[in-house]
Amino acid sequence: MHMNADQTLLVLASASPRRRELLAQLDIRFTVSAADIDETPHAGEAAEAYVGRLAREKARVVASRHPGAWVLAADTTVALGAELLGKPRDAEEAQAMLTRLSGRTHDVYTGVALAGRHEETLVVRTRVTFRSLSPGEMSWYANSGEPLDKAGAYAIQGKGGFLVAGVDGSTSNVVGLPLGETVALLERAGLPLPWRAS
Ligand SMILES: Cc1cn([C@H]2C[C@H](O)[C@@H](COP(=O)(O)OP(=O)(O)OP(=O)(O)O)O2)c(=O)[nH]c1=O
Repeated sequence: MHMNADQTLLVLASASPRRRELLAQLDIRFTVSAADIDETPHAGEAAEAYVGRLAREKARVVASRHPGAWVLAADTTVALGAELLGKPRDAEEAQAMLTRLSGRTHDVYTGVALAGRHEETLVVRTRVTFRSLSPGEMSWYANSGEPLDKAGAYAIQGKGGFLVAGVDGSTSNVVGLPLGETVALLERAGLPLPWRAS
C-alpha cells in the first residue's frame, strides 16, 4: 500500500479476521495492516491497563508506517479475577482454561486505540457466565481446534456458544471489537461513517 495523506483514510491494525468482519459489516471503508508486537503482560499489570497498552502500541506501530492516516487497533483478553487468560498454546492448555472458566463468571476486556492527528484509547468490559461444563464437553471443545487463536480458549460466535449461560454487556466486545464504542470513537475523530454525510 502506498502512503496517503488523506485524513479520512482508516487503517485497521489487525491480523484478526473477526475484527475485519465486524468493521466491514458496518460498511466502513478501511485497509488492513497488521502490527506484530510483544504481547507479554508487565508484572502485576491489570487486564484493563494491559489491553489498553497493547491496543495503543499496535496503533502507534502501524501509524508510523502510514503517516496522515487514522489507525484503529484493538486487543482482547479474558480475566478471571487477577488472572489473565490469553490464547492457549495447545489443546491441553485450552482444557485447563475451560476448567477454570466452568460454572463461573469472567470478564472479557477489549482495548481499542485510534491513532492519527490525535490519539484516544478506550477499554470495554463484558461479563460472561459459563455453564457448569462436563468433562466430555470440555475435552471435545478443547480438541476442536476452535480455542487455539482465541483469548480464554473459546469463541462465543462459534461452537463455543454452547459453553455460555449468559452475557452482560457488548457481545461484539467479546469477539474482539466493541462496535458501539468503536463507532463513537471514529465519530469523535471526524471520520466519515456510512450514515453520516462527510
Ligand atoms: C473470548 C473470545 C475471543 N475471541 C478472539 C478475539 C481476538 O481475535 C482473540 C484475542 O487475540 P488478540 O491478541 O486480541 O487479537 P489477534 O491476535 O487475533 O489479532 P490482532 O492482534 O492482529 O488484532 O480472541 C473470539 O473470537 N471470540 C471470543 O469469544
